[in-house]
Amino acid sequence: MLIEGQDLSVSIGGRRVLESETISCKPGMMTALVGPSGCGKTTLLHCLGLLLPVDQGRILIDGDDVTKYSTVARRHFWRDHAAFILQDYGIMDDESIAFNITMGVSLLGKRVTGNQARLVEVLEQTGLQGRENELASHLSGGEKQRLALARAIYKDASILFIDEPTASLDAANRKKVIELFSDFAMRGRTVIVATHDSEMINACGVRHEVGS
Ligand SMILES: Nc1ncnc2c1ncn2[C@@H]1O[C@H](COP(=O)(O)OP(=O)(O)OP(=O)(O)O)[C@@H](O)[C@H]1O
Repeated sequence: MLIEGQDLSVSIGGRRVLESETISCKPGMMTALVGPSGCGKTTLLHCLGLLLPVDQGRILIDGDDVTKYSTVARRHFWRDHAAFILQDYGIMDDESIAFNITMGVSLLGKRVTGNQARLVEVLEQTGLQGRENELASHLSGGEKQRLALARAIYKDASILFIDEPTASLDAANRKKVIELFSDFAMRGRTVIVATHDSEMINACGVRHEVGS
């Protein structure tokens, strides 16, 4: 899916935190949102993911204006098309790895065919095979990152929104998650990633300076 932001402005608590931001994120590509701390990367990511309303400007998905989507329409977008890997990964520590991978789909009511076979495939892709019955609290930071990606792949999301995916990962895990995101994009998905990490930025086809 092509996702575009045109002249987006956002104020929080009476302060302008995003000003006339225009961006185009194409399917099959990873787009990096870059810039100094506080420039508005997370804010822009949240606006494009319809998590945060904009004060001015338009958001288009495949050419359709979704800026004024109703709550129901936004929920359908999240359920059917989007996956989010935000800073806390949204993982339920007291549940199993398998539950964490499949829960978004179950809770949001999206049907996925061949569930068990699909789960096995996703576990293998993300290096979590054989661990599906372990509690998520047993996982390291890098493994949780892969678990969050496993959930997005399992869901078969068209657009992946990612915030600071490689912060606090060691070199090996960083390389692994960057490969997984690249692979996800190469299968025609739209990947948008807010990041400071130069390795992550280099792996992205498009680099968008926020606030410049
Ligand atoms: N809920 C909020 N309440 C008040 N100010 C906020 C809120 N969310 C964001 N801001 C402000 O908006 C500005 C942009 O924040 P944002 O998190 O988008 O920046 P960022 O570029 O992602 O930063 P970093 O690289 O440090 O994560 C910052 O000045 C921040 O303080």
